[in-house]
Amino acid sequence: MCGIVGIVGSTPVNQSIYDALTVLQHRGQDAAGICTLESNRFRLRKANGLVRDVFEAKHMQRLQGNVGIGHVRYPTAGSSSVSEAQPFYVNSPYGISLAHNGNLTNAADIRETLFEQTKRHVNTTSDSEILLNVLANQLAQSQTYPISPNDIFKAVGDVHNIVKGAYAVVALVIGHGLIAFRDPNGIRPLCLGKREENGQIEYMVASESVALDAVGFDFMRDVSPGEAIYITFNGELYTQQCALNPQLNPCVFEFVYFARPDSFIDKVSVYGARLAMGTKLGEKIKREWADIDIDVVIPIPETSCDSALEIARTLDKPYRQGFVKNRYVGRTFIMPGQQMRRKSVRRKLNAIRSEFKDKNVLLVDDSIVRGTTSEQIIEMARDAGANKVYLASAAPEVRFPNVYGIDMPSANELIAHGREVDEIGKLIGADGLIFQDLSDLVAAVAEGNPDITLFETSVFNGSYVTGDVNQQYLDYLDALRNEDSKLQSELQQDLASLELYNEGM
Ligand SMILES: O=P(O)(O)OC[C@H]1O[C@H](OP(=O)(O)OP(=O)(O)O)[C@H](O)[C@@H]1O
Ligand SMILES: NC(=O)CC[C@H](N)C(=O)O
Ligand SMILES: [Mg+2]
Repeated sequence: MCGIVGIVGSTPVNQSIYDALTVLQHRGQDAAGICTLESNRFRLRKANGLVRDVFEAKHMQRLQGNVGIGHVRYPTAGSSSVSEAQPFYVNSPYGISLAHNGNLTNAADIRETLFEQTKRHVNTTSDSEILLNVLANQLAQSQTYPISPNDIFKAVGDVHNIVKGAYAVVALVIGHGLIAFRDPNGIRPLCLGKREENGQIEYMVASESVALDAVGFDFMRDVSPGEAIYITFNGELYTQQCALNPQLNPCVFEFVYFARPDSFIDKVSVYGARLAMGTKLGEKIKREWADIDIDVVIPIPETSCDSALEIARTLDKPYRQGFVKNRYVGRTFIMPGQQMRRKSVRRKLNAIRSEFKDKNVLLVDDSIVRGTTSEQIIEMARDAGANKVYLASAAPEVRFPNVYGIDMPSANELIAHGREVDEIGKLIGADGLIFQDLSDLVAAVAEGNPDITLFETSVFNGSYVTGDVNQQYLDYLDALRNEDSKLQSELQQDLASLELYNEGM
């Protein structure tokens, strides 16, 4: 999913950006980067790995400056090579550094026109580097220096007209300020906060409100779909709607899985949404499984815990933490490669036998995507002596690829693709399987903010809000990014050792 952060401060921002990235780590575990600006020079450190491993004391010391941006990466385009870690940098015009959460759906077309029309070369296979070059090219159209807030907003409006897909973006423009914007559908989250430091107002933008909490910024508001925020390095804040037909369609999967429960996205408490998902699924279980005898409700940690608690309450059954999570293993779903994901489930979760022995257990997960987790967990529950093993998913069947920043490019890799519930249940070895209805999932999230009338729900119903995704594009994406293709291209990347990036230290 990727997490982004940007701060315009009046004191050094390196530590605040680092701390913010650590609380956004759940959005991307593959690479991390920070770019600060000191005396008109960018300082950049990015590498593969977790935040705590990427930034050593020597890097932090060199990341000087009172403004900066940061990124944690979960690759959904290009490769996972270090050369595609973010922020990206381009030297003209002015010197721009950019970090992006989301995925462009017309990156390949733009790559061609960028070269033909502007002679801009994009050196990696990352869609984010393309986005940076589109922004740079539009900023270069302005004839005045320094460019005005209106010029900045005009450039962002042009970007909206050129790129398609999902994008929440932060960028630093030397000599000017920090720009942040969200795509016209608001698919990926972005919020704005401020704090007062020595009598001066400092601003921060971040993927999730939890990042503001962690470094002492007060939440101001969500960035609107299509809107751009421009904060000059003197601390002046300008905002403007830059899209012609903005319409909020936040990704519903953020609420199911990606975001942290203590975040608010588009005024919805992620925790509250997960509780409501549990209540609604609990009611469905009561309706449809009246004759099934359940002794205990057990979550599959960690994301499903909040929903499972509500399911147990609705069913009036005990809730037990029957699986212990190894806190040193990260999220398995966002690991690159199926082999690594498979191996990690058993390293991550272990059963407490007494909670399973001779019991009919209802396991709860937030979602079943490739089925990697559920298949192994059901086996573990049986090994631990369970009598019957039922499984409930707080999200509906994931049947369609995601093109907006979740790495599910291939329908064939999704366990529910082309399968009915019974068949999926058999494949993962469950005695019974039940999914949330899509209408209930949407209602559960919308309870938190009834003003949201539309959600991006393509993985459940195949309806893509940007209107440009057809079967031809999905076939192209599948061929490009299915497991086999990714393995091949990663191998080639290794051989080429394409480590051309401006580390600056
Ligand atoms: O069907 P799958 O392909 O296995 O994907 C779904 C699983 O992956 C995620 O867990 P993950 O381990 O990533 O993170 P968590 O600890 O936040 O639950 C999610 O919560 C499900 O458990
Ligand atoms: N998950 C994301 O937001 C990824 C951002 C970008 N598409 C990349 O692959 O680096
Ligand atoms: Mg999980």
